[in-house]
Amino acid sequence: MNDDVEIRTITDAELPAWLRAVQAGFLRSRAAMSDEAIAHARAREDAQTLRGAFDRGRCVGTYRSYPQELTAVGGAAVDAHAVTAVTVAPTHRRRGILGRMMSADLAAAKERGAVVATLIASEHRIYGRYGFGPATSTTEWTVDVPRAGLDPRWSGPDEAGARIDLVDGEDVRKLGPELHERFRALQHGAIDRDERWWLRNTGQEATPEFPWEEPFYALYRSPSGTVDGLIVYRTTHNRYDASRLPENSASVLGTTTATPAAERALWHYVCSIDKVVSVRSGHRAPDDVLPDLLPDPRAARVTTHADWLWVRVLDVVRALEARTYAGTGTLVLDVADDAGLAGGRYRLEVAEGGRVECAPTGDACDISLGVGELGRMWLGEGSLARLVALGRAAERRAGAAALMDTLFRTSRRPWCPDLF
Ligand SMILES: CC(=O)SCCNC(=O)CCNC(=O)[C@H](O)C(C)(C)COP(=O)(O)OP(=O)(O)OC[C@H]1O[C@@H](n2cnc3c(N)ncnc32)[C@H](O)[C@@H]1OP(=O)(O)O
Repeated sequence: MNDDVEIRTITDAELPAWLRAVQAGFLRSRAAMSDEAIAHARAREDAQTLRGAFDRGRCVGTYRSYPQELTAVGGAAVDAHAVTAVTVAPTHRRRGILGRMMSADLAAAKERGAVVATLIASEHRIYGRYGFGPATSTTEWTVDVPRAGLDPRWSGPDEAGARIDLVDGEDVRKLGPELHERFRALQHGAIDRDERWWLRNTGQEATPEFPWEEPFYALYRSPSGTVDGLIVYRTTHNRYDASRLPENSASVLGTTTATPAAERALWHYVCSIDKVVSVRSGHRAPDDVLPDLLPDPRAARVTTHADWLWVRVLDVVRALEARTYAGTGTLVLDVADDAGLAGGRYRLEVAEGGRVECAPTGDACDISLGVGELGRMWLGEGSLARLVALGRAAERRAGAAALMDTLFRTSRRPWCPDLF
């Protein structure tokens, strides 16, 4: 039955069926894709990046992948392969269609020279089998503003001469990209944003089915006038009722900052808007400074904590040489990869001055682990000691697990602010 299903790049004429299949896969009505929404999508999608599974001409599976830049520990931009829009029709599930789409695509990504593949998983149990490991986490807080204890007389940034201004979407399209470039060079786990990202996230691609409500954009400028931060948020506006306390809330859609002063000031700003009694932080790094900026950190309650970006190492040598390490030492890693894309034994040597060399080796192994566990470790999020305790990695030389943790861990946690 599975053999009847053909997997291939879609044609331009198949785009409407492909888009409707994505909608259905994510439990949204197929009717949500009107002709207007399809015309919009046609202008922005490149059918060449879209794969479909077809059963007698019917689109029963979707898969999109494209080149992406991912910041490694230390700031280098790594050639990544982003995977998204993965669906199989409920009528065709558990027959191996995703497995076929995934293995063909990962092999092609490896062939074109991608270092890692990335995705954000809708469910935890899907992607481990393909060698992906959860490599960053996300946390969302809800701040009870009155309890937070911030000084209500706060009137702006603590850097003398810095300022915060409300701007519009056009300013954001002009100034945002450069700010994001500075931010992502500082944040391992961050990814690039193309022009389309800025258009979509400032309401330029809205359709009647996917309407846009203009948010607030607050821009932070340093004393010298450099744009160092941006916070985007929406507020609720409840009808005025003098007999009740205000109940308005703010929901942060995104924050991009290139300096700690901008980060502090923008959080302080959004938690100090009169009448706003609760602030949802949006998806943040688990070690975001937000709670500890508040006089009472318990006013920030964790409302979401989950895995976020998953990484699948395709080229162990380039992945390990692309990042920096917190120390010096030599490790021989035995990497298991059922798909045969990245498995083998590798010697990683980190020398004084940060010189890193990685190469295949026949030396005795120090640590054995699966390629998914390597993905979990690569951005600094994982703990080898924990993986050993879980039975997901093994230490073959005493002290090797502690050395790997010392080398791989980072002082700030990895974070990817974007959903793709
Ligand atoms: C990056 C992204 O786009 S995330 C979005 C993922 N898509 C969705 O969540 C949409 C709804 N779900 C779906 O469309 C489908 O269930 C998919 C795409 C997740 C899986 O497609 P299928 O063709 O059914 O997967 P396939 O048959 O190749 O399964 C391969 C293996 O994964 C397992 N598997 C697949 N999906 C799941 C799941 N959701 N939970 C647990 N196991 C799963 C299968 O049981 C199978 O295991 P086996 O090899 O041991 O038998």
